[in-house]
Amino acid sequence: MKTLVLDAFSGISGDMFLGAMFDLGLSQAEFEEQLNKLKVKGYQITIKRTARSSITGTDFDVVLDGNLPKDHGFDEHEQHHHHGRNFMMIKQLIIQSELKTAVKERAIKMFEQIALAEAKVHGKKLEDVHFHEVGALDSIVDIVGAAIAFDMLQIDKLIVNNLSDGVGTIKIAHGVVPVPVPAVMEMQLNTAIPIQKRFDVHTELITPTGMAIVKCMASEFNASILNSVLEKTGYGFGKRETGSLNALRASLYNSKLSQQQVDKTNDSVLLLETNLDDATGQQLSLTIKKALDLGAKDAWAEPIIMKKGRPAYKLCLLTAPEQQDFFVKFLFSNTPAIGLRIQLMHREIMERKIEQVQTVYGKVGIKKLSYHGVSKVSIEHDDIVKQSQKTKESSEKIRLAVLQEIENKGE
Ligand SMILES: O=C([S-])c1cc(C(=O)S)c[n+]([C@@H]2O[C@H](COP(=O)(O)O)[C@@H](O)[C@H]2O)c1
Ligand code: NI
Repeated sequence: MKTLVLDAFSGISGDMFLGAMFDLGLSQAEFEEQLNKLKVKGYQITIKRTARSSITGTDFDVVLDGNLPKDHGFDEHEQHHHHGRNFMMIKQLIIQSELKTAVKERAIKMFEQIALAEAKVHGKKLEDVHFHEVGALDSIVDIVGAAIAFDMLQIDKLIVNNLSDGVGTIKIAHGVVPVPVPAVMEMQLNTAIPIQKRFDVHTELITPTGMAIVKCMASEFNASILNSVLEKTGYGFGKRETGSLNALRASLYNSKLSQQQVDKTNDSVLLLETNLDDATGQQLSLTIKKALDLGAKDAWAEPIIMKKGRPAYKLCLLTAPEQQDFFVKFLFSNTPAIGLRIQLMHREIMERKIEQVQTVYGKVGIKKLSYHGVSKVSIEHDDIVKQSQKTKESSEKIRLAVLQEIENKGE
């Protein structure tokens, strides 16, 4: 399971988010290939690695053809802007594109949040909120781009820490508005999104686009992450002069990696169990696969006889203790369960080191296992199947070749 942690000590905007995603290693060519599926023209994106306060990070910008000004995202005076696109038009544009369904859904959700907030602030109906042609292009790239980046980096969960905004007022196209700007305040309403104030910063740090990214994608705030390996970290720079480092830090954690290399012989795990007499076999097998993909340490089903003599299944997940909230919600939303049991358990485990063995049939992964003087090797069966399909050799022949290689190395 991949978790993205945003340290928003200097707020968040669409540009900062995308800058941070490119700093994490997102490919510009693949990103543009996805973005082009929208079939929107009139802009170019610039991605520049640069340093601020001696920290290297990425500046992301949308440069509009003809260099038109783009300080204004939305326009409630649509009569002045005959090219303005309203929310429904942008939604249609996204729906008609060949983007992935998950990308479309996320992008539409973010646009909807901004449009709803703008409608409320300006006392308009949703369909009357027009995104100015110029600002709309910028917003489309930032918002659809954020959804594309989320998908390309295969992020399963977003945690936002230290979400901060400045204080005072700023001048925007409407005139002078207070910070947080009205659309951001509106999006915060009836949520538990914690925004802390930076009294040292007298300008806007959270833009409506930044807030929409947080509101639509984040599932936890001010949370620590354990039992995961920090794979990458990056910085996306903001445009405003704040008097201190104006950057969004993004850190990408992988919980699957932490399961591969194990350098301890015991740990604590949670056993989550629920008895199900109304789940189909298809539902159970999909839930087990999904749970494992999302980073559960193990997942299985046991046949049981429930009350009233009903044949049923006990669905069991083994997870890290800090994954409790995530997997409780996962079980409630993916099965008919209305209750479940949780036990904290002690576990004895073999230390494991992952290695690759080169055979004449290709590379095969092995796990070198040890536990207080006991040691053994386990061969990755999936790798054997892969090489067997590639080379058309029997899996047994490949397995023997791996064992031979291990013996030749004297391990
Ligand atoms: O143009 C409009 S209607 C507008 C409204 C608001 C409100 O909060 S209401 C704020 N802004 C400002 O525009 C820029 C661009 O924001 P993005 O989210 O598109 O990056 C930003 O300074 C907003 O505070 C515009
Ligand atoms: Ni507005």
